[in-house]
Amino acid sequence: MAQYRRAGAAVAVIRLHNAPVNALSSAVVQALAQGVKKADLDPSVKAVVICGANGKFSAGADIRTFSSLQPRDRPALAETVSLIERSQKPVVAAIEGVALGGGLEVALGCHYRIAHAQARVGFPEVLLGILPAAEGTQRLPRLIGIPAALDLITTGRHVLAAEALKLGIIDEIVKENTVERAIELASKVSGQPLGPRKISLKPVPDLPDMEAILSEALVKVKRKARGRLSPEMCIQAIKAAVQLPFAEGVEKERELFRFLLGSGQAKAQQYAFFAERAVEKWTMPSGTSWKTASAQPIRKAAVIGLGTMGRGIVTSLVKAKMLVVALEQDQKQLDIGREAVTSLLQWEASKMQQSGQSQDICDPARLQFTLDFGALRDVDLVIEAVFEDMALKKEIFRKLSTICKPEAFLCTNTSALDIDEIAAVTSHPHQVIGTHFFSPAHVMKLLEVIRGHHTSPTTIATAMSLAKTLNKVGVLVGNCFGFVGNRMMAPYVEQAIFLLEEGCKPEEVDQAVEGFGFHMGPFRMLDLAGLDVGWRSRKGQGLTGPKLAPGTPARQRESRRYSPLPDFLCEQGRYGQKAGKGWYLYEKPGGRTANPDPWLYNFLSEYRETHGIKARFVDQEEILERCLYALINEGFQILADRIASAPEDIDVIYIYGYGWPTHRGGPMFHASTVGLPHVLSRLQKYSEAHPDIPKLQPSPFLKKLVALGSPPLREWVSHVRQPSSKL
Ligand SMILES: CC(C)(COP(=O)(O)OP(=O)(O)OC[C@H]1O[C@@H](n2cnc3c(N)ncnc32)[C@H](O)[C@@H]1OP(=O)(O)O)[C@@H](O)C(=O)NCCC(=O)NCCSC(=O)C[C@@H](O)CCCCCCCCCCCCC(=O)O
Repeated sequence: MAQYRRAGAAVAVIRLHNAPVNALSSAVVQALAQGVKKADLDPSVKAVVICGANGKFSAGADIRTFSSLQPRDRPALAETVSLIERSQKPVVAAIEGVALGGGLEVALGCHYRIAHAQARVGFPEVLLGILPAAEGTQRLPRLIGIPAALDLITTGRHVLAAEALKLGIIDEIVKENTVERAIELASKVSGQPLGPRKISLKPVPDLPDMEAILSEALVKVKRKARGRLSPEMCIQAIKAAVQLPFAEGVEKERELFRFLLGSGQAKAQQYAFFAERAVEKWTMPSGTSWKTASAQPIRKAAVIGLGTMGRGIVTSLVKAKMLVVALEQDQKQLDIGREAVTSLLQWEASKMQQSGQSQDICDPARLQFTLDFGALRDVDLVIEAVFEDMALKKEIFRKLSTICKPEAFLCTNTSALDIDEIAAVTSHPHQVIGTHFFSPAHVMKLLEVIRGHHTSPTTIATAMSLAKTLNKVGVLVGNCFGFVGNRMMAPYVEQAIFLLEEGCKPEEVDQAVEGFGFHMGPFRMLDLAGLDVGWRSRKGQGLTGPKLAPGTPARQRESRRYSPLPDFLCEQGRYGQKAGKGWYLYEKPGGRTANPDPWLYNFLSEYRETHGIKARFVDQEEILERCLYALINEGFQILADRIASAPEDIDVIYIYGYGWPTHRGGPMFHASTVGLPHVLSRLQKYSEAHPDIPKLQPSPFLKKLVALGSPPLREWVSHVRQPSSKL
């Protein structure tokens, strides 16, 4: 838990030990405190070094223990941090790997801090719905000043050693032998006065406009937080550091921590933290899993198509230091693509420079632009990113099948199309897989990885490992129209549009959803994505356009309710932001500010009149429940269909791909929080009111879970019916 040893005659080294990240469990904290006391009591020890095993200082308090945390007067971790600071002998932190959260708090209790050049420090508590609660909110502002402390504590970002040195968090950077250098320093400073090194005794550096800085920070985090409480509470704790003596500030920090811990948001955010890690451990319905499949190394990759998506994918691959071949169909598109990728890479390099990271990502030798499919002969993996046209994709995969080396993995970037149909035209269908990137692909963290019927475990492992290499979260899902994300999005958007028919305005629907915490309501999202995307898909499905059977009623498809509203908008060229008008009006084509549009109000009134719909007032609760519960309902069906192997998969997809607010934990976690019987009864109510909307009819799996007494979320999949062995 914490190893105590002597280094030389006069230095004691305490090494935190709790694989894999030296999380500060009760036992570790206790052992650390014992070590510090032992060193203090031993007259032959003149100085102490604290470090961590496995090249990591510590990732902070053990998050898994939070749920069982009992309210107590003083957290043992905080007590230990002040014990370290009070020590009569100099204590030096030797930071390797990470010192995060409670790990950094331990380091701030030390009198000196030395870090390896690759080490990262930070206070990510805000991302877990809490705040640094072992006196970190009181020490960091005293050490680095209010503006920098506000930035670090409210964003949770990790900073590299170089930036930490500039900020004054650490005293020295070393390139190797961090612990050895810390021992040297400890020996050197032993006997020197410790008072000036105790952060709790320092005043917070004063600034003439302190009040304004704090209030501006509050306004900023409130605007961004969309209902998340922790950023605001972090500011309150930092404000206490400014206004109160250290001990009282600590009291305030503790009070805010307890409030957050009991708020429910912390539970949701901590669930999301572990869900993100759980999805890496993928399983197929056959039982094959990450444990037995091994990924193949990808040295050189190719991207076909340099539209918005392809450019982002190329940028991601280059950033991950791969050799990349970028292919387009004609010189003009290639030149446009090259220019766009170059400017994206320059932007990425400047961002990295600002954060003190090396920026050798733009090395042109690693990136080749070509019109020649022959250049793909030796690549290990291809990502096709042309537009959503099955015939075109099949043509490309046929070609790839003959050109690429037999062991190459062939990925299609599609948001809905059938992976098996694409794989069927190749000679190695087991090496074909779907990789659904989200736009902008070099920014968005999600990669939906879609296994086809023949996709091999090695191919899956390779695609999942690619996601990790690209610093993305890969989630393995099954093959069906829209996979997980877009399949659940469809009933959500459908409800939003039905609500317009019934009497809502787009901004009313968006407000309800944004009030829940989404980045964007459905109509602003549709305008951003482009209404023509869905229109093309509906035409393809024969729901509108030339393939629609003559005489089909305007608001009905096969006895189901259908809204032609978005089709009518597209017919008018209202494609959304890019056209300057869609569900909203924009200042110009490509404009970003969504303004309510009187034209649309008229259009909706006329539409309702034509179809004999009497507009009614719909309250925010109904808007929210119909949109969200329709989406969640589909999630239950997706679990039952084994398209997603666990609720965590769905939640991670929604958090990272669709802007579901993290403090609500994802749609399935949300359902478990509000209670499955509640979700079921609301769906029952709405489906009785709208019997022609099948997506409001409760999923049989949801009904089954309720009948079973609503087991906890982690048990849901054990109740999914196993496929018949005859299948
Ligand atoms: C560290 C990372 C950057 C590493 O990333 P990497 O990609 O290399 O690896 P993984 O992310 O896959 O992680 C590997 C493995 O480790 C698990 N894990 C990681 N961090 C923690 C953690 N802090 N606690 C528990 N488990 C952790 C992870 O789940 C993986 O497990 P698996 O089974 O899937 O293999 C990255 O992991 C990362 O970013 N980690 C989180 C860092 C973080 O957020 N730290 C802040 C933690 S909160 C905190 O420190 C609060 C403090 O301010 C103190 C609060 C005081 C009150 C606390 C009371 C808590 C009770 C503790 C007992 C002490 C007694 C007392 O004080 O009363």
